[in-house]
Amino acid sequence: SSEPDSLHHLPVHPLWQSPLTIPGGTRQSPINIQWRDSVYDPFLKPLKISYDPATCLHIWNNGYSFLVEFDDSTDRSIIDGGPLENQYRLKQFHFHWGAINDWGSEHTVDCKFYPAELHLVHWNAVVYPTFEEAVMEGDGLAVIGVFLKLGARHEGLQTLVDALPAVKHKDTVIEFDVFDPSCLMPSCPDYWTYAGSLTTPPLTESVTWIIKKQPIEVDEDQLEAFRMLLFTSDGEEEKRMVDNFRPLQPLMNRTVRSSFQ
Ligand SMILES: NS(O)(O)c1ccc(OCc2cn(-c3ccccc3)nn2)cc1
Ligand SMILES: [Zn+2]
Repeated sequence: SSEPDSLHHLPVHPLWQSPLTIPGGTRQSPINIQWRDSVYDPFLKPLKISYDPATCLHIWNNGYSFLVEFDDSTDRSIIDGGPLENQYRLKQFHFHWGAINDWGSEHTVDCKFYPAELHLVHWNAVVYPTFEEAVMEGDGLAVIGVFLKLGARHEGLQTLVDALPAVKHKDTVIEFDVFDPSCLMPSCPDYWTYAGSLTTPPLTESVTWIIKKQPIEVDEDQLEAFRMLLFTSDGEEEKRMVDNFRPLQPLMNRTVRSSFQ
């Protein structure tokens, strides 16, 4: 088969062992982005990001990732432009990662896994009254995906890493009242975009994906800090929070567009 051997030894976490496919799903995520099959779209605009660090609320371990949540009651932290027809409000960001550095991202590029992937989740508050309603609509959400690769220590990420021991167990939360997620963006503006879905339940086909071409660098200690989190609650038998990524889904009748040539 054309897939590297490692793909056949990928762990499939219990979370995904059940055939969690959406019957009749035609735009599921994540997918492999085959660079040479992506189509440059000159009409794609630059992505505009404006986050207010003061909208940061807390970090919580929800039992399959850790989420940094934002006050999305106003338009203080938004993205606009790119493939989007209007602005979308930042609700939360979270990560997916592996037990080892050979895998962990949800999307792949030319079948290459990164050790982790950041998702910044935004919803279309121009059209829908709540996030929960936007989750059910084809143009309801916009998620920015940023790949993490092993390299230099990421100083902006470190403030987040320092807080992780306080949310080691499922359903723990700590206040986190100033953080600017812009510091997690790579310097290069290039991105791919395609129509997809949530990669965890309810798996709804409501996401305009914006995947940054350039990864950000983090060091081994920072990845290890993710891996010391637990899927399990305090008092339960400990299960390390690792390999919390969904298996690749079929591209079906979709084209991945690029903002760059
Ligand atoms: N990994 S990912 O970026 O694709 C991603 C991003 C956001 C997600 O939200 C799930 C969710 C659904 N709801 C919900 C609550 C009440 C009613 C309806 C929906 N709340 N959170 C899941 C995966
Ligand atoms: Zn995600």
